[in-house]
Amino acid sequence: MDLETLQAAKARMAQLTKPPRALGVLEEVAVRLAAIQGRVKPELGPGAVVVAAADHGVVAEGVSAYPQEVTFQMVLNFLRGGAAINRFAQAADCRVYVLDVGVKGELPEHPGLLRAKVRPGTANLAREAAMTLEEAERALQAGRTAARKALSEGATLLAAGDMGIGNTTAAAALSAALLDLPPEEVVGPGTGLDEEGLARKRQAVARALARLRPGMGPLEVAAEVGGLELLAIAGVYLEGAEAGVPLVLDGFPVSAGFLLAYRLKPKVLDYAFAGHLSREPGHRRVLEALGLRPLLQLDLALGEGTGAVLAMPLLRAAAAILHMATFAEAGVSGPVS
Ligand SMILES: Cc1cc2ncn([C@H]3O[C@H](COP(=O)(O)O)[C@@H](O)[C@H]3O)c2cc1C
Ligand SMILES: O=C(O)c1cccnc1
Repeated sequence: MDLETLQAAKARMAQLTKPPRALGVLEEVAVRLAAIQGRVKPELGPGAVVVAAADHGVVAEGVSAYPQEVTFQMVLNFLRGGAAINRFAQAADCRVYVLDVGVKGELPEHPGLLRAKVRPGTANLAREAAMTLEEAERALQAGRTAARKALSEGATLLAAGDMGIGNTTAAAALSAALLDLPPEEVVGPGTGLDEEGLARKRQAVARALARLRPGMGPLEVAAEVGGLELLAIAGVYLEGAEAGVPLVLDGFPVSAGFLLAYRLKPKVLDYAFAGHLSREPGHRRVLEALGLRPLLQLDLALGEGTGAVLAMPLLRAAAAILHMATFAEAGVSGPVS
């Protein structure tokens, strides 16, 4: 973040051939992109999304509308290009990296698969620690390594995606713990739970929260509640911020992972843009706590990075605003008085 460039970009914005603030929120996005890149005329090329995948022991509590094996099956679907994230990424000049940090089952060798399985799924967070602190650190490192690869292969903006049946329960526990909120405020239907399922999910989160002790650090909290992919997501964003690229957030699990990154290193927030607002109720709480305004609100509730990738063309358009002509350059008259 370069504050001098921020001021210079704001000054240029005031000279561009449009009434003041006519491009609304995109104007703020544009000047922030300028500050991140340290140039008054920012430019964004290809994007990357690291879709981190892992399983969750908490599915034993009946907290998802889908069976655990969908995680494994969806990873295969990502590798074959058949998932929503693949189609959206193609439309948005974005490359998809699939990262296995904890999927149950042996995934086949595939050039598109980054293999970094820490363990085959977490323990059941409602009953015991989801993982050890050392496993949490390894999952976070795996996210960092994946981000480094994406950046070395040309990514100019970076998003994370999530795949893991049961992960809206882990995301709820993590965000409730980090924001000091009761389970009711962050637990939602996820893939489509009914009322009874929601009660079980709230109970599972409450039991995890009851094990937390005052004074635990963010990484210890994350090891307690999981999940492995949420830690990897935190790693993706930490690495991206260190590389100085704009970061795009997705829905609830990804934003919970980002919240962890923020607690570990508040500077990541300077680089962050909220791609969208998910239908999952906890997502709003996380974005509000971070002070991020979502660019899109499309009633998505999928994850995988879909909402982040959909916002990438919007970020490129925002960067392009600062390449517009000024009133002086274009010979256009300014306001009457
Ligand atoms: C076919 C399918 C594709 C998905 N892609 C992402 N998710 C999303 O749904 C899951 C979280 O919801 P819950 O906590 O209710 O299990 C995660 O895997 C998330 O990535 C999917 C879910 C399904 C069923
Ligand atoms: O907000 C999300 O990204 C989300 C919502 C439901 C299920 N999976 C992800």
